[in-house]
Amino acid sequence: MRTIDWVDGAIELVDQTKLPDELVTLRITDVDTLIGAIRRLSVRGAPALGVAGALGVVLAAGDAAQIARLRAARPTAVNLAWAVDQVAALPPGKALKAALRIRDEDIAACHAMGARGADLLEGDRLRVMTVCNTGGLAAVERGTALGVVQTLHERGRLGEVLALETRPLLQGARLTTWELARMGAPHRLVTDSAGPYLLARGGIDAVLIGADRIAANGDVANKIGSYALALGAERAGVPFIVVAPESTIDEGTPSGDQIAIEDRGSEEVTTIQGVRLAPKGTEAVNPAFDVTPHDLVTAIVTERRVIRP
Ligand SMILES: CSC[C@@H](O)[C@@H](O)C(=O)COP(=O)(O)O
Repeated sequence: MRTIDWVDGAIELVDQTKLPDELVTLRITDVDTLIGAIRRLSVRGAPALGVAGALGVVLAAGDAAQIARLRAARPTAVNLAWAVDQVAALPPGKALKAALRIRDEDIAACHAMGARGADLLEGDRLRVMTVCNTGGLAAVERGTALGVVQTLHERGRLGEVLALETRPLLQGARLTTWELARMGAPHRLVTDSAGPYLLARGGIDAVLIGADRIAANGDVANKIGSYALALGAERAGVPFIVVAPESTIDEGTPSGDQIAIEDRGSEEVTTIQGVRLAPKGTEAVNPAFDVTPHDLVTAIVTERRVIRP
């Protein structure tokens, strides 16, 4: 299954807001509809946002205002701006070919990261912890950190995945569990706040996460909760491994301090799927991502190399 693709002159993508209950495909033919889908997280995850941006430039057909709005639809994952810039730099007649190349390179990169990440880990019956969703739903066919999990599972080396639920939008509870069940990979769901404690209790071999932007010094912006896991992993002596394509490395951003962190507003925190939890009028702080300093990162695995920041 492809999460996002170009089919008969339009973008087709899995509407991730409907999972795990319904597998619905959206067909998108204009940039404003695509921006709406990106903002409400129908399509999400850094590599998938890159492909959405690349294909969106094709829909924009050279309209600079549309391209600028698409590029800014979400600020943290550099893949979106990177892919928009790559395709927008070309004449419109060459855009589709370039966008499809970005799609195909993502598929190949995820296979390569999966193999390299699995090779890096030692032992069998591995128990790994992860946050958010970094599977095929966050890319095109196969994911980044969850691509490593998939490779471990295919090689018969996976013991169990502990998936953090990932408040407020529950990408772990809704999407990662769905993907792991489809793979037939053993897994259990964990509340976000239990992550560091479970690391301290022992028996977990690695934390595997994706990334939305990696600064030049190796600081990693990823889903909120990643930093807490990194601190817990450091204290427990568990390897903290980031799996991301080269396109997520942003050499133009010197350190994590310069990464724009999206705040998604109060309502996502005060309500869950339309049901209000907090008293009316409660304000929330809702950073969608955090920054893990490079000294807490054991290794960054890309399709080309293993970086030890
Ligand atoms: C392979 S995906 C890496 C990251 O994009 C992922 O971990 C993440 O934080 C996604 O956040 P989201 O807000 O769901 O787009």
